[in-house]
Amino acid sequence: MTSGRRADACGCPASLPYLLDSGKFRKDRDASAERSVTNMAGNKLVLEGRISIISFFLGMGVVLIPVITSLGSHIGWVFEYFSGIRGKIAIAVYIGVVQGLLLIIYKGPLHKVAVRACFLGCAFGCGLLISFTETTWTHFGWYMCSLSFFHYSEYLVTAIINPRSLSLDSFLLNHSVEYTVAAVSSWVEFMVEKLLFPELKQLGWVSLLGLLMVLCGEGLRKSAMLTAGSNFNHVVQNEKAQSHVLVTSGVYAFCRHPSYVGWFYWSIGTQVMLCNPVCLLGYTLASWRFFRERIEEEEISLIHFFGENYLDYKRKVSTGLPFIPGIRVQS
Ligand SMILES: C[S@@+](CC[C@H](N)C(=O)[O-])C[C@H]1O[C@@H](n2cnc3c(N)ncnc32)[C@H](O)[C@@H]1O
Repeated sequence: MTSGRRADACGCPASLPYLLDSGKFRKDRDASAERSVTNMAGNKLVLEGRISIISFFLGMGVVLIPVITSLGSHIGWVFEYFSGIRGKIAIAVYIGVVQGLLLIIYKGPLHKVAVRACFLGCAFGCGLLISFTETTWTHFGWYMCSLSFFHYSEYLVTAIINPRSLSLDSFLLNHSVEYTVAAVSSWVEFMVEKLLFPELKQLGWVSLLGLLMVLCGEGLRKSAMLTAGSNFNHVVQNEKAQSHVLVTSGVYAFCRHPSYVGWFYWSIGTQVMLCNPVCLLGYTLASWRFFRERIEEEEISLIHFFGENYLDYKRKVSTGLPFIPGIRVQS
C-alpha cells in the first residue's frame, strides 16, 4: 500500500474518504492489488474493475426499454403496453430488477462497487434517453451523461492504472460536502431558471460549447491519469513511494497539472452546458481557488520527492491553469 496520505484531490481531510472503506473491503482490495501486480504487466483488469464494467453496462441497459417500446408500435400490442407512463414504470422496474440481481450475485464490498457502478450506468442511460427525446430537457440529459461518466471513469481508470489505491472513494462520489453542495446548487439553479426564464435554457450554441469543454476536459484528465499510471493517486501523497517516478512526458510535457486543468474546464463546462450563469461564476472562482491551493501543496511534496529534477521541470513547463504559477521557490 502507498503511504503518506494527506488530502484527496478535492481537498478532503485524509480520514474522510476512508469512511466508506471497511476493513474487510481493504483486505479484499489488498488481495486484489496483489493479483493486479501481475495484472498490470499483463494488462488484466482487477476483479473490482471488471465487476464495475458489467454493472455499469447492466445499469445502462435502461436505454433498451424505450427502444423496445418504440419497436412496439410496429410490432404489436405487447410492446405498446410499455409506452407512456407504463414505459416509465418499466424503467423503474428494470432498475429494481437489476439492483436485485446484483444483490444476489455480489456480496459485501463487491456489491458496494456493483451498486455504485450500476447506479452511474442507469444515470448515464437515462441521460442518453433524455438527450435523444425531443423535449426542453436535452441539455440536462447531456449533463447527466457527463456527470455519471466522469464518476464512473474515475473508478475504472484507477482500477487500470493504480489498483493498489482503488477503493469505493475512487468513484469520487463522497469526497466533500462542498462538492455535493455545488452539484445540488447547479440542479436547483437549472430548475428555477427553467421555470422563470425558459428561453435561457434553450441557448443551443452555449450548451454545445459547454459540451465541448466537458469532452476536452474529460479527455485531458483521463489522458493525464493514463500517462502518470501508478504515480497518479486521488489522495495526494506526502511520502514518496519507492516506485514513484517523476512524469514529464505525454500531456505532462504541455502542463504540470493536466488532470487538474482537465477537471477545471470539465467542471465549468458543465455549468456552461446547463446555461447556469450563477453557478458558472461560483464554479469558476471556487475551483480556481481550490486548484491554486492544491497545486502549491502538491508541489511542496514533489520538490521534496524529486528535488532539482522537479525544479527544472517547473522552470520549463507551466501549471496549465490561468494565473496559477504554482509554489514559488527562491533561487
Ligand atoms: C490527483 S494526482 C494529480 C496529478 C497532477 N497534479 C495533475 O494534475 O495531473 C496527485 C498525485 O500525483 C502526483 N504527481 C503530480 N505531478 C506528478 C508528476 N509530474 N510526476 C509524478 N507524480 C506526480 C503527486 O505526488 C500526487 O500524489
